[in-house]
Amino acid sequence: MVYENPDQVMIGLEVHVQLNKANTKMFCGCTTNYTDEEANTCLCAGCLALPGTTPVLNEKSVEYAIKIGLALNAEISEETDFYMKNYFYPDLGNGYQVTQFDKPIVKNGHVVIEGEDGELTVRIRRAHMEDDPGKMAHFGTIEKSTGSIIDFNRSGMPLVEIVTEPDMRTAKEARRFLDKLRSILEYLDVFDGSREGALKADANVSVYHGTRVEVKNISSHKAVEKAINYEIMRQKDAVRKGKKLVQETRHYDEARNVTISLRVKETADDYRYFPDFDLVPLYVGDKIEGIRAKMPELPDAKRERFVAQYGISDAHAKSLTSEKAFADLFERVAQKVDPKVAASWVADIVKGELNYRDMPVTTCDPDDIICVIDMVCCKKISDEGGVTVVRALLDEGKKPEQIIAEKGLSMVGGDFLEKAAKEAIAESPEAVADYRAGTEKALNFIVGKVMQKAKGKADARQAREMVLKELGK
Ligand SMILES: Nc1ncnc2c1ncn2[C@@H]1O[C@H](COP(=O)(O)OP(=O)(O)OP(=O)(O)O)[C@@H](O)[C@H]1O
Ligand SMILES: [Mg+2]
Ligand SMILES: [Mg+2]
Repeated sequence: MVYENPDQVMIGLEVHVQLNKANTKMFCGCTTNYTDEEANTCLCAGCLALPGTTPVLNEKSVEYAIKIGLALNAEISEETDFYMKNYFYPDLGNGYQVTQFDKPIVKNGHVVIEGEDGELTVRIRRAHMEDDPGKMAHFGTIEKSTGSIIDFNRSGMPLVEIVTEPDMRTAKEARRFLDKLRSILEYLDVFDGSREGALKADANVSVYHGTRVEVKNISSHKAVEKAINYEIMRQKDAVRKGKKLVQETRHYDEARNVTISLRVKETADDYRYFPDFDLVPLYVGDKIEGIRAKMPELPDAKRERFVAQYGISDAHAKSLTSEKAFADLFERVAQKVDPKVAASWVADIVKGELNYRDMPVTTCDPDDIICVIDMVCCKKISDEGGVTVVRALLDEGKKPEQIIAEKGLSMVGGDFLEKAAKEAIAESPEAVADYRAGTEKALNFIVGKVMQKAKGKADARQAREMVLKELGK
């Protein structure tokens, strides 16, 4: 099946990633862990761009940018430099953002995602380093606000902006790209995606090879998908009505699920880019190979290894490697129990139950999961009982043995089965006669009766064997 792209939709993303694991900000020693701190407490004269302050580049942020570039299968520029991007906005202390211009640290990469019609290669145009401005909050909605307040804790956070080519054709593909990118970044350990504002995307959308419109600063992957779908619909509608689309920047209002025009798009000239005279050109040629040698295993490679090493299905391997913590949990469990069984419990049950509760995988103790699987395998509890235990592990935080005792999940033993089989046979003379006359199906009726007596706490195969034995077969 080939995806035809009837409306010639093109989507390109600009993704801003906060390197919040770099510990300190991009040009000073202030902390990057400001999330739980009071507004305007994690800052220095440099974050406020007070006169006389000079930037000192954080080496770690450069290392992280290179790591990201290598993970995106990109070229790393041996020599790179910084530019001032000038614009006026109250959250920008010095009136310019430090960024990169024609020599970004990363260029020409690609990421493979699952597209509408099979694998889709999304080209990465570039990725560059820049610093984050402060954070503004508006009273009321952004276009009708009566006032705004600013928190400069975020000012100076090291960012990497990753810019794709417009290779995605549907909102779903854009979302999958973001999911994949987030997963790669988490594997790289350069950012903590759970923090607010850690990853923000601007979506550029055009239809019928018309003008691109940029929707800014969308915070969640789900919102990106919705904003793009809205924008495609709005543009198609405009074209159908003969309206002219202009190149502009729009804002996505999640509550109303609409995009609204913010400003007509500024061009590069408007920003008056010029070299940052406080920062010398940066040579990183001597760092690249060292960083390459220490690159961690990334999601695609891990997925392939899981299939080869553990003999699990590709679907399970994909699900398990989408988040590094899940992959780690699976590998811990697979050391102790049959890996195929481990894959199905961790990917199908544990992951589902965690997602349902919106709980992080770190809530799970691998030893508890091993214990549940062991007990299911040796028929101490049923499959269903196992699921009940997993749920209670998450909801009640107790140990498996305690849960099994409290909820009475232990499977019934041989004595009980023997008694139940005898009773079931005595209560079902017709079924017994039918069975003896050669109607195989009649046996199911008798086994069903045994299962009823055991209230679901018997193994169906054992129950069947017991009935056969009692019938003298
Ligand atoms: N015809 C198009 N339709 C959709 N997206 C497009 C089209 N042409 C370019 N794009 C996308 O627009 C984005 C351009 O981003 P880039 O950062 O290079 O420039 P910018 O948006 O002008 O600058 P800024 O960083 O100031 O927003 C890329 O993601 C690119 O894929
Ligand atoms: Mg950009
Ligand atoms: Mg842009």
